[in-house]
Amino acid sequence: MLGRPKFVLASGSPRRLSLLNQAGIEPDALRPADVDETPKRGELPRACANRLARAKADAALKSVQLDDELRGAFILSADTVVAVGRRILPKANLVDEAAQCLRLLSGRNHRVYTAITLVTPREAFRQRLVETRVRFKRLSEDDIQAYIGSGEWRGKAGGYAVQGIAGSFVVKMVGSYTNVVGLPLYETTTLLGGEGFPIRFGWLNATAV
Ligand SMILES: Cc1cn([C@H]2C[C@H](O)[C@@H](COP(=O)(O)OP(=O)(O)OP(=O)(O)O)O2)c(=O)[nH]c1=O
Repeated sequence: MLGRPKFVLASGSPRRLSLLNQAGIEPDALRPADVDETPKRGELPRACANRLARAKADAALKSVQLDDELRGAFILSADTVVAVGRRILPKANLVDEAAQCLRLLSGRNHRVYTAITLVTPREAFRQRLVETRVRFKRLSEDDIQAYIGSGEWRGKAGGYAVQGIAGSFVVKMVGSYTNVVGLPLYETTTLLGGEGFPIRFGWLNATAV
């Protein structure tokens, strides 16, 4: 797109890319950051999400500064944390981790936090933290085992992906749905627009959705 500033998505998450595309933004480059995502001892969920989104943006900025084509780009990163009270659930990579998460989430309320960090062309850092409250139905051991078999939980914070089968576990959600999937679109487009990045939905060719 001629005339529009460059845009870098500091993420390797296909969900984040497709959410951005849904808002009419096509990144010029992807710069996934390899950061250690282990929470610090006693770290609270909001602080953890903020710290990790910032660390991903820092790493991406270093790589962009070395690239003549991308210098002065807007850079966006995000981190999603699922928590029950003060307890941060892991990003499930093992069956046991996912099963434990689901047992904990069964029949209860939890919170999903996504922190987004935007680096502007002048290298100012802007951060937003978005919270969504989610209540799951009670899950039987059979429900949990069937869900584990789907594999949809792999690599997802809290051991589930609301955009798939787990959508039917949700009794109630208060707040942004896209925040749970990994990128809150209202806050992201508002932040970008406020920093001068053109958000013009009219550019999109509407297709059946
Ligand atoms: C709760 C939930 C999380 N997720 C995903 C979003 C994120 O990809 C992932 C949380 O991990 P993150 O560490 O936030 O992101 P990531 O490592 O996948 O990608 P990157 O750091 O490169 O941006 O969980 C869903 O897709 N659906 C959900 O319902």
